Amino acid sequence: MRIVTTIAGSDSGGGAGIQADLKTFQELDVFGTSVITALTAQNTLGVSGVLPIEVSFIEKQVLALLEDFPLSAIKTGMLFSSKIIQVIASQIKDLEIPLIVDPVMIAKGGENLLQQEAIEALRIYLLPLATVLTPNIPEAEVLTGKKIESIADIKHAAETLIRLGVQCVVIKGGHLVDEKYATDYVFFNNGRTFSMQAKRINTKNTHGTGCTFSAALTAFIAQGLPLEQAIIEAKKFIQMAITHDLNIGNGHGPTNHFAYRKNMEISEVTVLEA
Ligand SMILES: Nc1ncnc2c1ncn2[C@@H]1O[C@H](COP(=O)(O)OP(=O)(O)O)[C@@H](O)[C@H]1O
Ligand SMILES: Cc1ncc(COP(=O)(O)O)c(N)n1
Repeated sequence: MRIVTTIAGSDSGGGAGIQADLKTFQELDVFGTSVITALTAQNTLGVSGVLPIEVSFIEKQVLALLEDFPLSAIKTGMLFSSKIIQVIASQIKDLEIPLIVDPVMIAKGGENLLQQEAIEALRIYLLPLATVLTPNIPEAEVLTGKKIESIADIKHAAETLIRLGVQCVVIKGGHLVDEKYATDYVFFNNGRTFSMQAKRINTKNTHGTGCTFSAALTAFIAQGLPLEQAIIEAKKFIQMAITHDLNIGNGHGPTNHFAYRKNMEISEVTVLEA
């Protein structure tokens, strides 16, 4: 049994954060553990409160896991402050374990999940450790300080992020204006690049799509899939989870973490070579 961990924030509403990650790990047959960086009071309508955990206690959670478990992969989500980022980076920097960094910044409702002052810490301390970085378009813009309005801009952003030390970057296209497709762009530090295209689902239930995608990627990497295949399979997982949405709550509902395992209707993902 492969063991993985997620270092992220708790979403009381169960659709994103730690909860989405653990559900996804369970669905993909890896044993999920967690380090909670912050509590959020949250539902499908929004975030009504954030309570960061004391940094020394976050450190303690990481130590507890490292002391006892041979982790096959680590993912990070909501990290909230530069102090938290620095402590976690120093604890994991010498581990030779694949690291998937989802640079969570803002909830779908617009609430801040990462303090402004923490962006530089993310760039300096965490990005150089990342096996895969999975920003959405607004996150890629913040990390690079440049607006993204075209495919050429996406490529430039990826080059900048790779220069910061990331091995592979998946720039997710959920926020792009495209009525037909949700396309994600993948770039490796050896120059290899491709994109993944799936049918855009017309739904308001996209709470936790980013968390779920990066958790699935973490699980597939832990199971030993080659990186490229793990990324494509994670895209299939999230496409199925969005396609078979559950309609829970009154706002932006969660995705369906069960759909991939239940094989509800296999979603097509087309890989396009650059
Ligand atoms: N309406 C949609 N239909 C199909 N796929 C989507 C849709 N919205 C987002 N996705 C996909 O979900 C994943 C998460 O993307 P995105 O929503 O951009 O990230 P985040 O949740 O971090 O904002 C990506 O693979 C993206 O292409
Ligand atoms: C605790 C927590 N972490 C992350 C997200 C972002 O969710 P999304 O995947 O929709 O960007 C969230 N809303 N809450």
